[in-house]
Amino acid sequence: MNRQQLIEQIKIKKSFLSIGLDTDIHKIPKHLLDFDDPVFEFNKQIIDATKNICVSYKINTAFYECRGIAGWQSLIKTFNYLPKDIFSIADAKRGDIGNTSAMYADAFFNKESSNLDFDAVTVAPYMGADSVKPFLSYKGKWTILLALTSNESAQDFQFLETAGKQLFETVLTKSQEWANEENMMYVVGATKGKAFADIRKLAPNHFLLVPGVGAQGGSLADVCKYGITKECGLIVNSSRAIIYASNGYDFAEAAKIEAEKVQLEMENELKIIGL
Ligand SMILES: O=c1ccn([C@@H]2O[C@H](COP(=O)(O)O)[C@@H](O)[C@H]2O)c(=O)[nH]1
Repeated sequence: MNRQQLIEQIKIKKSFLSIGLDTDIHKIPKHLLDFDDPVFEFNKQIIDATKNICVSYKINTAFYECRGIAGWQSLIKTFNYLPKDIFSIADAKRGDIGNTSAMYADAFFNKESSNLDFDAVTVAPYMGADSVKPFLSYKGKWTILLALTSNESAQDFQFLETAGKQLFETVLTKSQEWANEENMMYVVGATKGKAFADIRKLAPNHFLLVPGVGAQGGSLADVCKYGITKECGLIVNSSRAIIYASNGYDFAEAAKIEAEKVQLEMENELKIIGL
């Protein structure tokens, strides 16, 4: 999905919500354990209930990789079940020396070799240009670079200054030598509030993938106040607060209700910018 198509989806659905399929087999409703693939069944019902309210699903690969072959099969089935007009994100946080990154890029972007063809993959910038460029070599795909993460320990490295710039600022400026608004987004945590204003000085038009509302307590209002652009420029993710809204038979309906609350807030924010 390209930038214009993503903006169209945001307008049509009046939403810039991404739902995180962080599906932990130990947290899903017990009745699903009778299915052949309980994790896929959970995801399928969540997707059926919420696909008209969100523009993206973010699959955090850790929740699948930890279950070995069975987990990877659930991931592939879930990926294949995603509606075609949904922006699909593999939240894998990859990045390594160039030839290894090329293998990671194949794993998420090259359907012929891996059965997966995500729109976007998250990448850690620490190893620099040659670790990121293999992802960018896929036309029509997105690299989502970690810039300022939502966790408390983001301060350990990301705010450190070198040559008068904080590390996350260097990530934002340097990476724009390799990519542009059509193939690069940045992860910025919703918990970082006012930092969005600084980020917008350096990346005024890029889409930002924003985790941290819901379970981590980030404020959607603040994210929009400091981070929204005239084309929206935001994909805001919530995982646990939506998918684990109930662990009974009504789990998918409960997820829909939670997602609708966030979507309504987003609809109001989009009205303010005239989208
Ligand atoms: O800075 C970051 C980068 C990634 N994440 C991921 O987003 C979701 C958040 O889940 P919640 O349940 O809504 O807290 C999860 O997959 C994280 O690994 C992040 O939180 N912060």
